[in-house]
Amino acid sequence: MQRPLIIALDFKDRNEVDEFLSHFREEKLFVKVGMELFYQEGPSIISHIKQLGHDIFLDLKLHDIPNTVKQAMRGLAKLDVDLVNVHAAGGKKMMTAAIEGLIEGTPAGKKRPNCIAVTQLTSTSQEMVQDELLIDKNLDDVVLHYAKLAKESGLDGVVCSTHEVEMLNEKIGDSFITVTPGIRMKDDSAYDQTRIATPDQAHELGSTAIVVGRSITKQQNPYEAYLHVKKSWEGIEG
Ligand SMILES: O=c1ccn([C@@H]2O[C@H](COP(=O)(O)O)[C@@H](O)[C@H]2O)c(=O)[nH]1
Repeated sequence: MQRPLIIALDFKDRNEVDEFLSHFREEKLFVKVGMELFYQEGPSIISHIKQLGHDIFLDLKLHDIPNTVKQAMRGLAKLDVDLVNVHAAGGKKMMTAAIEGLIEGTPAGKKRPNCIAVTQLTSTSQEMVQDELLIDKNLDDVVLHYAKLAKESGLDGVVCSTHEVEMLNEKIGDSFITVTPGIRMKDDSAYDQTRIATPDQAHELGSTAIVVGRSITKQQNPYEAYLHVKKSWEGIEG
C-alpha cells in the first residue's frame, strides 16, 4: 500500500458524495465508504465511485460469529473494493473466517481486498478502557494484543491511532498495515475523537495510511483543505 491519504466520505447520500467529489475532478482519490453512506445507498455506491476511478476502503467493521462474518465477506469480496475491515474483538476464529470468505468470494484473476482489524476505536480513551469496557490493561497493550491476533489470523494490518504505530512497527514489523483515523489539523476540533494527531505526526510516526473525514469534508473549500492535509501527510508542511 502506497501510504495513501484516505478521505472518509461520511455523507448521507449519493448526491452529497457527487457534490463533494466534483471538487476533485483531476484527482485519483482513495476514499472510505462507511456505515452511514453504505446503509443508505447500498452496493451501488461502490460501483458508482469505482467508475469515477477511485480506490475504496469499505469500512463496515464486521463483528459477529465466524460463519456470519465469513458469508458477509464472500459478498463484500465481489464489490471490487480495495480494503475491508473487522473488529479484532471478534477473535481469531472470526478473523480467520473473514479471510476465508474474502478468498472464496474474490472473482478469479482478481486480487482479494486487503483486510484489517480495528484494535481500539480512536474515540476510545484509556479511561474508557478501564471504566466502561472493564479491561484492566494499558490501552497500548490492548492494541498490541489485538494486532498480534490479527496478524496470527492472516490479516494484512490494523486500524489504530497514530500513538500506537511506532510500537506496532517495532513489535510486529512495518509491512503490517497501520491505518490511522483520528487525524486533525492543528486548530481543528477533535469532535468525538480522543487519540488524535496531525498528518505530519502520522508521517513521522510511520502510519501506512491516514483516514481524514471532517478536517476535509466539513471545510468551506474541501479541495484546498485536502491539499493542505496531503502536504502535511507527505511531510512537506507541518
Ligand atoms: O477507530 C476508528 C475507526 C474508524 N474511524 C472512522 O474514520 C473516520 C474519521 O472521521 P473524522 O471526521 O476524521 O473523525 C470516520 O468515518 C470513522 O467512522 C475512526 O474514526 N476511528
